[in-house]
Amino acid sequence: MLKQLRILVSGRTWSSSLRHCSGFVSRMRLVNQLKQDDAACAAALQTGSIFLFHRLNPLLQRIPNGTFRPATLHSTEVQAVLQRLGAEGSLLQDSVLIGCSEQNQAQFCLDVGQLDQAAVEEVCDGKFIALRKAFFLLTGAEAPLVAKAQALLRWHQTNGFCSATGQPTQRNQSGSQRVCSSSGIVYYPTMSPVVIVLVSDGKRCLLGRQSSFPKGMYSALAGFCDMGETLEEALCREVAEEAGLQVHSISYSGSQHWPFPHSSFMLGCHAAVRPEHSQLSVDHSELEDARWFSLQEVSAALRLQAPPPRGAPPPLWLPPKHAVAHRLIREWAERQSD
Ligand SMILES: NC(=O)C1=CN([C@@H]2O[C@H](COP(=O)(O)OP(=O)(O)OC[C@H]3O[C@@H](n4cnc5c(N)ncnc54)[C@H](O)[C@@H]3O)[C@@H](O)[C@H]2O)C=CC1
Repeated sequence: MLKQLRILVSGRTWSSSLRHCSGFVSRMRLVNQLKQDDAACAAALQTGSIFLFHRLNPLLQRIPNGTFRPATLHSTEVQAVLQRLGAEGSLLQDSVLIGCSEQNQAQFCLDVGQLDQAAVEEVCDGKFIALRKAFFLLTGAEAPLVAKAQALLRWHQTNGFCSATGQPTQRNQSGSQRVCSSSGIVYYPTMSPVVIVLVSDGKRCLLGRQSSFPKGMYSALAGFCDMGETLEEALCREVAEEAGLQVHSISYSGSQHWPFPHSSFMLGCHAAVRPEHSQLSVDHSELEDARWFSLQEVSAALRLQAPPPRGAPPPLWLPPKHAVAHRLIREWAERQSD
């Protein structure tokens, strides 16, 4: 049975236009409509749920089983918090639309950075935690949703002025765009495309590390796409630059929004080199090290559960499960074992 949406738009209910759609389709259409229709979005905010942030740090709550979840407040609860802490009720209007729950409830995020952090934490029974930590405390779909929310809030905080005229930009109600008040130029939130590739020579896979990585950690090779490049061109260039290899047989695996340090759009691929052309020539200005790893070494690293103790890193430590790099490495190991 389809859940019926009951937000009044232009004198008709959503339920009439979406009655024949699946739950997924109706959710996608609702979000798309809310991006375009300020009045509908303002109405949805009154009944929506809100993820709070403080200077871009999400508010998390510990739940009885010891895990964490993002604090999700109803907009009336947020109003009550604002009132109790002496903030303007109009602050709620700064909320940015991030999606729609499976119960067809619009989801928003709001940065309350101008309020006292400890006071909000106390009233909401939660803690604002830096995204670099919070992202890995969360599981399932919550981690990417919180990352998306932070990325949108950051984009609004840093795009208040038009880069052509220097004049202020105004956001629409959902926060899906900003418009220059003088020139009418429309700005949309952006992500930087990054190609990430797991290269194999048939028996081994190529992993590299930067000096900033934790000791023992190696990852798939990654790099930002240059303007005008295709995914394949960027991938071949990055592997040539960083490892001195020429790859072939590129296949796409999957993608991911990666919030660190800013919004990257990670495009994950596999690629191959011929065993006779697998001699590495590492560019040490880009990578501290890059090496070929055997299936045995990779499988042992995939079996490690907890982060390594400080001072005693294992021979190989892989990126966390949330990272597309982890997925590429696991896929490669599974294919080798087939
Ligand atoms: N989710 C995952 O599994 C992984 C994600 N990553 C991410 O991929 C991205 C790229 O990785 P690396 O190349 O190793 O990063 P990096 O941070 O070493 O960047 C390399 C260089 O690219 C340039 N750069 C920075 N931002 C740029 C932009 N927006 N457009 C074009 N060039 C830019 C700078 O000169 C920088 O020094 C990083 O954001 C990193 O966090 C990297 C590995 C795994």
